[in-house]
Amino acid sequence: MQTSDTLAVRVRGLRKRYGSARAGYKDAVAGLDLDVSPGEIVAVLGPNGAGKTTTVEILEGFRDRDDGDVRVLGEDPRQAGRAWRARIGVVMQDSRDMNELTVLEKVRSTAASYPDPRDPAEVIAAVGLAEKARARTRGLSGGQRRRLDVALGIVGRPELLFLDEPTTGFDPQARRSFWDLVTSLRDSGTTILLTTHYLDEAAQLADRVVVVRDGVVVASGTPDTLGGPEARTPVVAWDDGGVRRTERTERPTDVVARLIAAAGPDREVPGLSITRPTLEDVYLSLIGESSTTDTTDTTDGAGIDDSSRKAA
Ligand SMILES: Nc1ncnc2c1ncn2[C@@H]1O[C@H](COP(=O)(O)OP(=O)(O)OP(=O)(O)O)[C@@H](O)[C@H]1O
Repeated sequence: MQTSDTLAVRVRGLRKRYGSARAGYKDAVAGLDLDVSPGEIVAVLGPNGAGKTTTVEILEGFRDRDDGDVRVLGEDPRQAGRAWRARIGVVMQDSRDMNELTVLEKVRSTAASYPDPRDPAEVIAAVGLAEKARARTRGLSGGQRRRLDVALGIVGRPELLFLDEPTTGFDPQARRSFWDLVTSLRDSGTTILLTTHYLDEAAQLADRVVVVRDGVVVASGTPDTLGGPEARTPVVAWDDGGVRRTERTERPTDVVARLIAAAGPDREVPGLSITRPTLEDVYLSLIGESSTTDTTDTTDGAGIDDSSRKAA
């Protein structure tokens, strides 16, 4: 078993409440547990207001907590000093101040505050900003600012990198090259904790996905297994005299054979489809939203096992 000394992040019973007696209180984080192993990429998913950013900011040492035990690289962020901060990299949701400095100047000046920084020009190239190296930061587009944020987050050669919705505003090509960058950081040993609203990003990058809802973790697993096997059971759907029928089954071929046998002389089953729930389907069911394959049992007996929707 990994302990707080060997885990990159270990969180137990984290709580954070906002508000006042007058305005009322809001439990943004309500007893959250989280482990991140060294070298792992963990993606934290959850709807708006689930408590992701609050949690990440507490781990980064930028926000105080009300309760719970937090260890990041073996230290409590509340008390950790400069040496600890040099070991972590942070890409926050909001871009840092952009001004008269050029991209290269900004990355260089940030690099100068770390003991063993990466080469600023290489980092700028890695985030796809080489052509903008001599441009003033205030003139960058939204997506370019985000890339600069990432450059500033990794130039210190962090052991642990926090990425809070890093690709918001990226075009599809920039997102793909960012994924390559994150993968290469992981390959060089960097541990990464990422929040994202993009399910494809989580599926592409994460070794493990953690779903947060109402300030607690409701599910955790690899992108392929999140929600448990039942949540991934294929769904056969067809039209039956104007009614949409569905059946969740590990043997979709058998169901289709039965439907064909029962079909009329032309052996055609109207509207037949077989789908295996995706990460997005499972995620939506975990947070209480419906999706196209999150179907209700409309058959008479064979029945969909609905327990997967309560897999949290
Ligand atoms: N500084 C603050 N003061 C008061 N309430 C806050 C503050 N920051 C966050 N909250 C509230 O705490 C809850 C959790 O917010 P948080 O930003 O952590 O969620 P999130 O999961 O990161 O959401 P998003 O996906 O929208 O970024 C929300 O209800 C939010 O309104």
